[in-house]
Amino acid sequence: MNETLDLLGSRRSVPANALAEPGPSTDELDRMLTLAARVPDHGKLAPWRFILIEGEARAALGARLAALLKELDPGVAEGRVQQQANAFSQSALVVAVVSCAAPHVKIPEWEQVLSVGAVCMNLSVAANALGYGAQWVTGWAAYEPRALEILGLKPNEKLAGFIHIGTPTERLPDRPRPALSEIVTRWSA
Ligand SMILES: Cc1cc2nc3c(=O)[nH]c(=O)nc-3n(C[C@H](O)[C@H](O)[C@H](O)COP(=O)(O)O)c2cc1C
Repeated sequence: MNETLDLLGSRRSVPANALAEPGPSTDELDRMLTLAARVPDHGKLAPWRFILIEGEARAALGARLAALLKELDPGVAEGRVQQQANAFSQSALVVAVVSCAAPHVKIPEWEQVLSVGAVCMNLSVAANALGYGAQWVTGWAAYEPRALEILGLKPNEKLAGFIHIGTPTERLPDRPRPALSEIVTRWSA
């Protein structure tokens, strides 16, 4: 139990460009994804799915999105295009977490969205527990319909985030956390 508390109390995101090889083995990845999918899910709808971006697919997706970026904004700086081309190759593995949340007769869509967020966080914690680092990022592509089409999302789906995973080459110092006094109130009648 203390290991869990230690992990929750010390975990920090590692920047995506500091998540080098080696990435998780196939067994480790299966375990991470199994743990990620073990979240509260009102109505047992499983309103989420994963798209793995690994190996050569990382550079290929980066190149497709870099080309799209240039098409959408012909004046974009070349450095920005190059940064996009490298966005996935800089991490050992990227897991796109897809939200399939949709209107439902009983379960509010908002609750399905919350469940997707829990999946992203579980994935990050599981990656850390297995000795890897992780960062949850979105960026412009997460909100650009044509980028989502390239990624393989259906029109009703949304991207909750790209979870970059790998072996940390650097660790950031902790950052200030909100004081409980600022985020906690006690309800009273
Ligand atoms: C939905 C979501 C999207 C995010 N997108 C980005 C992003 O595009 N770029 C980025 O640098 N950080 C992004 N972040 C923030 C990082 O994941 C993370 O909060 C930050 O690096 C510090 O986190 P830590 O407190 O876990 O170390 C996003 C966070 C969330 C929850």
